[in-house]
Amino acid sequence: MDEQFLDLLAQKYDTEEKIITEIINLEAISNLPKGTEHFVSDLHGEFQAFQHVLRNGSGTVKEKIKELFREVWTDQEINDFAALVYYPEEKIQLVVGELCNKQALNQWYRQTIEQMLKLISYASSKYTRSKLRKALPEQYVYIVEELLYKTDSTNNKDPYYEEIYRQIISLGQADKLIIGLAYTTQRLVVDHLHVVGDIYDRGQDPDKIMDTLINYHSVDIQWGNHDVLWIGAYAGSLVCLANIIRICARYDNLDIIEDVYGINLRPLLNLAEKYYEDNSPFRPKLQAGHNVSEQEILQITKIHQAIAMIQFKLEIPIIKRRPYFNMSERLLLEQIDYDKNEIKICGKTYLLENTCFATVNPEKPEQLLEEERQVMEKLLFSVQHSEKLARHMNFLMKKGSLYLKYNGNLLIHGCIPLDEEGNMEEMQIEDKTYAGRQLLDVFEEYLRYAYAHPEETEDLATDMVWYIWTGECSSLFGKREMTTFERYFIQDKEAHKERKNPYYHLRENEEICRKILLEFDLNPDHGHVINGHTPVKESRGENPVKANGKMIVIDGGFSKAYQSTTGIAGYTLLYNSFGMQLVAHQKFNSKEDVLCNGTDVLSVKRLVDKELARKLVRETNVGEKLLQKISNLKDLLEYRYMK
Ligand SMILES: O=P(O)(O)OC[C@H]1O[C@](O)(COP(=O)(O)O)[C@@H](O)[C@@H]1O
Ligand SMILES: [Mn+2]
Repeated sequence: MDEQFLDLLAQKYDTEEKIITEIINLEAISNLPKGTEHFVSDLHGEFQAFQHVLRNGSGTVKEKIKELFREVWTDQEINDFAALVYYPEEKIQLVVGELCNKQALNQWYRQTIEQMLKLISYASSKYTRSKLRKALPEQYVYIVEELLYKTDSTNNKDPYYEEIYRQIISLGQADKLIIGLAYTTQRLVVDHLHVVGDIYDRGQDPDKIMDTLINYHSVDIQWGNHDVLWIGAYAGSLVCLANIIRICARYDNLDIIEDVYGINLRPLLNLAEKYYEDNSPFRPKLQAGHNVSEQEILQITKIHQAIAMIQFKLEIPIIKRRPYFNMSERLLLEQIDYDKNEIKICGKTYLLENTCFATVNPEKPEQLLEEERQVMEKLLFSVQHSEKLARHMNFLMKKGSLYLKYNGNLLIHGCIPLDEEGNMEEMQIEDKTYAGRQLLDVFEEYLRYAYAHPEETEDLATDMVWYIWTGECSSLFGKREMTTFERYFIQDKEAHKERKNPYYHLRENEEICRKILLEFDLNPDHGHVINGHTPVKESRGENPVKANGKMIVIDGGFSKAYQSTTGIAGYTLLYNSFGMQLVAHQKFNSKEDVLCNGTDVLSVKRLVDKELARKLVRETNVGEKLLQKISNLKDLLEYRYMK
């Protein structure tokens, strides 16, 4: 072992006792049961539903309450207590409103604090005291620990404990303490959260999801194609930028751009007013309960067309300067017969309807009008100077990656591109060919480069971010083409089809999944591929667990727009020391419903994989690091004290 390294280590562990204490501590921790991992995906801006799943730990909170109080509580009492743990501020308000006298309220405080402590003690039984301490409400650590660890069998200290309770209540601290303890419980039931992609687009509040994740105790993100689109916009890709605005317009979410991220849409609106009229395929999909005036709808419809046309123009030069993107079939504006209003795609001619080509020069369809160019320039400037967007994108970069190997599993939003034979699909980039893991690593390198160089807007790295959104070999898109243009302008549904990568039928096959795990140096006997991206159509009999349990698809189905296809509100996954459980969620109505009616429809759990022996920390990624640290400390001990 490097002596310099050991000398550095010795600065922190400067006595024999300190080294030995730490070794004992780490050895003990690594023999505890592994913490619970929670997997969610495809949140698509649905903050309310996401936060519910997060706060109830995909049903874990209620499960613990039941295990503890089932014998003594009614279902109603269990539901009420669960609601208090999920939404403590609001639930306390309701209780205070209901209990009309002070004595009854104080009694409720007294018993609730005690019950919360019982729950915390139970939920933290597999953690060290130090870990629990870190999860406790900071200002109350001392008194909470006193109450948690009372070991006085002689009852000598009963009056002392009673006094603590009395003081908390009489000093007006009960609300704050209960709220803090509720959050402690939420935190204890899930040790680590994985977000398997697609935080952004379609729903109204991706920013609130980002803020929640930023404040979450332990999280990683596998980027989804929609997240990459936002990263691309911030990194200087004009075509990604046009896309995010187009999608926001389509889903009546321009507030996110304007109000949340502070990006001025005025120049775009002026352009839109000048060149566009009402046009049915561009009317926004209205969010339930969102009141929008006819005039606003018209404005959005115009903006939607303006930005869609800019997007189609911007795609052309990229496709031309990157022949290996293999997208020449997507030079759509060049394939239009502007006199006949027809387009030829893959040899087939289609009639175009609802066209809005006022800004297109048929001779040079890629050419932006000067006004369009200026609008995009201004938009990019605002995007790159939005402080809030910078904070959110930085977090996505810091915690995110294209794929993740974690505790033996492979987490990936979209797919591993395959050919029909099940080989890793090859892609040529400049003069090199890549496939499988190498291809994904190269994609990520380009993406990180583009992010680090926001001033470069037409280099390969920036173009590559757009490719990851929509290219045929992208591991996040997983389809041959994105038929956005066709869905706006062609009636024939045949033209709307997006052919999926063979991965999506081959992933039913166990051998293929084993091969993928091997490609990533994972043990195929123990590992799983954990996938998001494609809604599982349970109502049509599709099973989210595939390939003899090697493949688990957990598209969260949070996106309201897609719930009619899936039949349920999607899946999440839990992986604790006993094994993996898939949780199927019922549609989430509202927080108010949970609070007032206790309608927290119990999620149905399905065992995916059962550990033969309870899995310990030492067998996890975190454990690996602990064992390494133990080994370093043992070296230090020998070097300093046993020579
Ligand atoms: O339903 P919308 O908003 O038109 O979006 C459809 C587009 O979204 C995609 O499905 C990609 O989004 P997802 O990652 O959520 O599937 C494209 O394949 C498709 O063209
Ligand atoms: Mn996706």
